[in-house]
Amino acid sequence: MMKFRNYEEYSRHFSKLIQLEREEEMKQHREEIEKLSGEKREKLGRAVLHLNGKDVGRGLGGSYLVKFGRKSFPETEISIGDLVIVSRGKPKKDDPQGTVVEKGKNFLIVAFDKKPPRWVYGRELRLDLYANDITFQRMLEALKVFKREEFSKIRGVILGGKSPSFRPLRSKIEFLNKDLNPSQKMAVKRSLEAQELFLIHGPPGTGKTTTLVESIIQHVRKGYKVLAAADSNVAVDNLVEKLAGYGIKVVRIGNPARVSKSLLEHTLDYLVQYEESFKKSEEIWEKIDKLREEQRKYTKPTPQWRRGLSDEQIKSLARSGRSSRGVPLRRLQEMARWLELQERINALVKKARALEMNAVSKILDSAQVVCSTNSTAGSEILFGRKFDVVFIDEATQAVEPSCLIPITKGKKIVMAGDHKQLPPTILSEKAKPLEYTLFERLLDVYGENIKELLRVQYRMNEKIMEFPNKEFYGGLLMAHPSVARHTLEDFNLKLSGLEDADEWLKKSLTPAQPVSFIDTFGKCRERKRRGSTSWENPGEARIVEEIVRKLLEIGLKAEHIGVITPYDDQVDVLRRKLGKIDGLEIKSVDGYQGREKEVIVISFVRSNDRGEIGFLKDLRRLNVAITRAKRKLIMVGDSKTLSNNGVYRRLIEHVKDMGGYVDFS
Ligand SMILES: Nc1ncnc2c1ncn2[C@@H]1O[C@H](COP(=O)(O)OP(=O)(O)OP(=O)(O)O)[C@@H](O)[C@H]1O
Repeated sequence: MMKFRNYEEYSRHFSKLIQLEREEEMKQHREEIEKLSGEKREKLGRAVLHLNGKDVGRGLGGSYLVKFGRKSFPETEISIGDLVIVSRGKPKKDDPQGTVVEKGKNFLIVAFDKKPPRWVYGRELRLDLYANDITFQRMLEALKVFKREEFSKIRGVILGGKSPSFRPLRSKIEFLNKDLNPSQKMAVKRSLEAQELFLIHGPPGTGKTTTLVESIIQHVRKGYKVLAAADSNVAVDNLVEKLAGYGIKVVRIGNPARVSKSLLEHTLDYLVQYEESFKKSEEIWEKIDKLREEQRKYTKPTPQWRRGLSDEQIKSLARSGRSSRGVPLRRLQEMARWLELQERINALVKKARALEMNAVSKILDSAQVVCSTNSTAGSEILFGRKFDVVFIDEATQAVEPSCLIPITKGKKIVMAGDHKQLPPTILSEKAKPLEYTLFERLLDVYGENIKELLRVQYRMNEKIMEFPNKEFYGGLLMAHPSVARHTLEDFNLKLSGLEDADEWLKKSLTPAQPVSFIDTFGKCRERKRRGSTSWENPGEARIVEEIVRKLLEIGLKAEHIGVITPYDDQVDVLRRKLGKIDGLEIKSVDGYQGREKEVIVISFVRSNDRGEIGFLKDLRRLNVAITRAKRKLIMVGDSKTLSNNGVYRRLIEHVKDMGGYVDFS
């Protein structure tokens, strides 16, 4: 869906899709729980075994908090906000579900809405990841909030019925980064002129983030409050690092456990410690601890002891020295003391929380830029806060409702992305429309005028850039002179190591040649493992192995080499062969987005008589794969099978014209 008639249509469309996606996520977790052993799932980071459960009281909204811990806690992707299932070894249908509210080195604290069964406070328990619930809830909330009157202007633009407007700048821009190229400068200028919305289209290696950071700084200079967000923590950290490097007052919100170590000093959790009011709140928490300890000496007025007496009755009986309903006076006095202490504790907790909030507000007020993930932009820390401008990096990797979370915090939106690279991963077939990102949709609705294309890339040798440029970017890209001619010749390689190599290997590794295609037609075959939906190609894997070993032998560092293959099963095969090499990265295409390496070796895998190329058909995947290499791109594939697709056919022709085609023999 490209445009929406009204907000009801918009909100219904997206609520339904995210609901479907959430159900699919849960379903896949359930299937994996069925299929894999607990140990295997723990290894994957989606379960933790052998836990002890301990009651740690009541949480927000009266939830029941249980702390699950053990010695030597394994690495896990389970984090705050995730929905988990607790079980006694193997999860069953009606085992309790809760939300992770705290994550420590050796424990997770889970909040349950209903009182969990007694065994949850026992031993040998298991936690399983079920769904990332909090992000889902925040997307729904954003869809609700966006309906408000205050968003009418930007909402009109987002729905597709109101063209974004621009107002010419009166003064010249003093760029902080003197190295910006003309298209980057133009993007910054137009982002400042935009009144509601602007898009920065950054093909691979063109300095999307660099440009976004300059635009943020220019907006800050005008006195605007800025929120800078992205879907992934890595992308947010990247922004924080660059902004802090320019001396901008930036505050990173979000769970410190997910923030890169070197950036901890910019986190809210760190900064808050230096605030007077926070220090005071800490003193109060200590006092509260002492009072709680004292309280333990007295009888807690449980139903069993109070026998229907109200708090007031207990206190008044204790004061007047009378016993009642068979409760001994001493008990009554103890309970009264307990209640008194509880009242003091409650008052102090309130005070401590207010002081904390005060400290948090002070820091957020004084920040020039607040950085968070899209999801965390919906956390209560930012509740009620508005920003003049919201920036979203990697906007083409986030689903629209996820972008909507930060959007509901601002008045104007600047997004950076590249819709010619991979969209966000969607699990549910029915929710696939979520792959159509807000960035791409707005381009389709309003045309090229609402964006600026960054035209100079700082990564690839011009020969590597040539094909994707022609095929995906209308030939508008240029290679910056500092990279246009760089090749492996710039490295001091021991070329004598190539002399005794097979002809195909020698030819494909020629350092002066930036692109090669090794044709495996008739030599290697694709294969499917029993029960798998993925593919592998052992022959191609052997070729890749030979290439990598030779590259290392002639002096290339493992860190400089990246191996990419679209299929997970082939990733597996390659890791078995090459996984022991320290520093060598072997990943699927999806794992390589946003990254680069000196040399990239790709195994395309597909080889059959049916001319079937499966999800290689998604050309965004091809684009990402072939634009990761700086100095050398080596592709391994079956030309016959691949050529069934016009783009692949042209790619192979192109490499032939360049003299990089190699017949494997
Ligand atoms: N104007 C410039 N002059 C010199 N180098 C630049 C310029 N702009 C960007 N670069 C360099 O290009 C590289 C990519 O920049 P950045 O990290 O901003 O890119 P990106 O577009 O976000 O990356 P990707 O496309 O890989 O996601 C960096 O090494 C950066 O220093």
